[in-house]
Amino acid sequence: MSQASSSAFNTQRNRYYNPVSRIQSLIQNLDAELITLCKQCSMPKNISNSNSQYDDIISHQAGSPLKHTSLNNILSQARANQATNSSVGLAPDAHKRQLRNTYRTRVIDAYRNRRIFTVYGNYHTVRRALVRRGWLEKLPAGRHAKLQNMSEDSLLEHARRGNDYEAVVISKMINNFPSFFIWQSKAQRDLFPEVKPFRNRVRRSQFLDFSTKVGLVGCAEQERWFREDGVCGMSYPRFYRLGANSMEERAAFIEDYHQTQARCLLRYIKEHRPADMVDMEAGAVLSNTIDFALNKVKAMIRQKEHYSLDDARIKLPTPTEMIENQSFMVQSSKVLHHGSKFKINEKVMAEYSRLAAQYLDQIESLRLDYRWDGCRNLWILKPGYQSRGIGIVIRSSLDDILQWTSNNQNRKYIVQKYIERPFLIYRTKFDIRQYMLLTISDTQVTIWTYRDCYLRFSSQEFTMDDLRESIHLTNNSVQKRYKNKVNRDSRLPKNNMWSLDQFKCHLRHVGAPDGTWAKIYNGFKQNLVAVVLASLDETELVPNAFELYGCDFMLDEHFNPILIEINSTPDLSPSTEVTARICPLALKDCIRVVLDVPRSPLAATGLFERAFQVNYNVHKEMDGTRPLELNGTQMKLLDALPKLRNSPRTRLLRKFLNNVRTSTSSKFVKDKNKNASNTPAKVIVGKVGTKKLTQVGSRMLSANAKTTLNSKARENLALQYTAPK
Ligand SMILES: Nc1ncnc2c1ncn2[C@@H]1O[C@H](COP(=O)(O)OP(=O)(O)OP(=O)(O)O)[C@@H](O)[C@H]1O
Repeated sequence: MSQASSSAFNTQRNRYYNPVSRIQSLIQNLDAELITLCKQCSMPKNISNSNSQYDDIISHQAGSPLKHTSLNNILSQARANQATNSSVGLAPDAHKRQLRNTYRTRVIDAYRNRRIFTVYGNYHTVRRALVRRGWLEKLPAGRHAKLQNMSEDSLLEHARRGNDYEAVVISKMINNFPSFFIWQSKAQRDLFPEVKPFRNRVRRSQFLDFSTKVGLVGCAEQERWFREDGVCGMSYPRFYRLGANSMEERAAFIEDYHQTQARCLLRYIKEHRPADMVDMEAGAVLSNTIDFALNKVKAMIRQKEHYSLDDARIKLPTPTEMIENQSFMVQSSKVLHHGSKFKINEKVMAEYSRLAAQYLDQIESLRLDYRWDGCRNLWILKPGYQSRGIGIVIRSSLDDILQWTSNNQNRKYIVQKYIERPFLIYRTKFDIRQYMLLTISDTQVTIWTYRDCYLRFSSQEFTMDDLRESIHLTNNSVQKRYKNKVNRDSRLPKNNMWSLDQFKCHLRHVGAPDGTWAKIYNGFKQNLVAVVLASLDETELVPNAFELYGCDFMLDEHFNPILIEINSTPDLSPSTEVTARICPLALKDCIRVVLDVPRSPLAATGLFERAFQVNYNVHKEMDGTRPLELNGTQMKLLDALPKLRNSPRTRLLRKFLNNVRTSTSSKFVKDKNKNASNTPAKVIVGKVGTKKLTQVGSRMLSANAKTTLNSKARENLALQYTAPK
């Protein structure tokens, strides 16, 4: 420890210790009792190796007449006494006194060595790991509640090595000391921040809190500034915060929905034989529907190839475009949903098939996530701050999606593209639970990934004709409510989980190329590194804070990982034999990383490996010098609405703009928020030091911007978009 930090530490210790006269008197009593004890026993005196820094503090604070070395001797004698002397044969009072002294000695020792912990919840693995390292537990109020009401005397009467009475009596003695390791829930208040305990919570602003869906969206918007091939990069299904009531985001989603429909039609044409799609006599759909889809995709390719910041603007469609879109939606839905035929001959259709394949290949090489789409234009709607599959639905109609999100404004829905073409195992959908650990030291943030993981299967076979959660949501909290379908492939596990070894076996079985797992795992790491880096600007870098996350990935048909979500309180219960093995191991390894590595950098870390390390002290070193500043003006997100005259045509246009909502059934639905489209895009002004360009909603600020968002402004923006759980 550097001199500066050690003196800071002492000051903190003194600040905590001085006002607590109760502790001082406790120590004075203890000293006196120990002297008597020492006189009584004729044990040889050992030199203790306990931390002299804490001894200094205690002997100094307590005003002890003893030199701290002699106090050490007494403590070590008492410890030896405890090990060798049996209390059998002592009178009950003497036995109690001896026990009390022994426990007090342990308590003081634990305090000196910063080895007092509190674990909220049933994390017994964590408890055991700490006790094994010589830590003493300060019990939370509700634990062994009945025993906690007993007096110290009666507890001492029943206390035996390792029983609950002993745990409670020690906890009572320790009650006035702070905990130096706290395992708590996310919502709980952070206790004892002044002693910088190891705490299993890393706090960040809700805009970038990747353990919520809205926060993950925020990180996905930021990650492009950190992207580096082979090191850091997110791959996720595209999304929109429809619950945020933002006109821009809503308009962007509608445009994406239309584009996706165009690609759906091309994919449909590509995947069907020309002869099966045409009927010159009774065909209900004209060729101009295909032309429209081809043109739309062509425009997308052009835009992707020559992307400029101007393309970040959301351009509202003109009335003609709206009507064309509307008519395309109706016609293409006939083909995609009802199998209607085109009124063209087979030869022309074959040419259309060729073009469709060519355009699709081109756009998919530019946007990899388009490969996960199918022909259904399906979207998954998730409440922004909920978990365990609550409130999740899958929808394909634009009307339904917009209706659902506006009917559930309070749940802040995000809409995400549904992965229609995932990698399946025996025709069944699955996802992969991967652990990530984040640790923060005085200077560094380290991202650790776990080399083991497990798979979670759906209880039913995958089909796109039925959108129920039992088929499409693979998380355990949903699947445990369903029985496995009887006609499922018998090679699937009954408990719907596979270990990593079983999955590796399967990869060999299906002939996946060598190194496929290594590639997948690397992809996991890159995703997680990107998410953490994207959130770092808004993360509270509190030394000794750490957090264990459960991260869910799916795979596409080419074994590319797709990040679905990150849980800050992953389920670590041994629900199946797979989790019964991996969860306690991951917890044990987590404690190794958190407690052992700071003491010895070469300590074993189990299956956790360093994926990335950031030296955040670099910013501190810049103290005194002027921080890098970036100035600019914000780019307009939404082009100003055209001034409209009050003709029938403009009334129609106004209606369109107010409702920016189109329908596959050419019916317009009234927008509750009628005036929203007339509200100009908000310009948020602020300064930022050492910050990258930021984004507003899903739109970028231009590079020549004069002003960028500071964290306060960003926070406000997040609040505007979202609300706490
Ligand atoms: N974009 C998507 N495409 C396909 N499937 C998805 C998509 N998003 C989520 N899923 C499926 O839905 C399940 C639940 O999604 P998600 O994990 O986001 O919800 P959750 O409510 O946070 O669940 P939990 O808290 O239990 O992890 C996932 O395990 C996955 O199987």
